[in-house]
Amino acid sequence: MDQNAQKQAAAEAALSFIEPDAIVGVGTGSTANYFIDALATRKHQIRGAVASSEATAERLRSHGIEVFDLNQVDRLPVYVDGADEVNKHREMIKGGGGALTREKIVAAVADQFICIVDESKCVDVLGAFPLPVEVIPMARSLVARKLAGLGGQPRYRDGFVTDNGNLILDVHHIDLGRPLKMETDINQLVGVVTNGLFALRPADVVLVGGRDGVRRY
Ligand SMILES: O=C(CO)[C@H](O)[C@H](O)COP(=O)(O)O
Repeated sequence: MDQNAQKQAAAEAALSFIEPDAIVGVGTGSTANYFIDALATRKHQIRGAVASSEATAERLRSHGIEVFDLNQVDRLPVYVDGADEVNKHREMIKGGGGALTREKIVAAVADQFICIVDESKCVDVLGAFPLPVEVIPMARSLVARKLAGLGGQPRYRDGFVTDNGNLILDVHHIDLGRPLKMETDINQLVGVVTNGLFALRPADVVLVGGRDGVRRY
């Protein structure tokens, strides 16, 4: 199986977590897109979805799946999303697509976070992938200096604006040996909306598409 087939296999495996009549939390990115396409085959068995980005909302609607505002929803049994990196503790780096804040919000509501990835996303230590940090525009330079103070090399994602109207700094070479502490430390910087570390709220299940099929941990 090539990488796309691995993503698709992991995405399709996530269907087994979807309860009848549920509202489903849906992530963002190419793996999440495979999940949306798979979910569309079950659209008459679910009530609808909550989207973690405008792009995801649009794709869901194009399949005829109703998209709910998160504030209308009191229970979200499952959130399904990809990741840029995931370790054996099911901690992740997310936000390669820039949707990290809404992803973190939807994940916080969900009872279960199902992470769907291809084999290339599985790492021993997080941090080879630059860590995305969503920043209020006027705080860009301030936050960049503070991130350098934490040992990282922030790079402005030029020309990219998040769905929330903010900017992204991609932080290279930052030590993520203690992901929980770094997630907390970065989130405490004034001007940061959130960062792409998911250690405070790791995935509950990781489905990995590999050459020999899908494994779960
Ligand atoms: O966090 C994300 C978007 O903000 C994605 O889940 C992450 O970037 C993985 O994307 P893909 O499935 O395309 O590899």
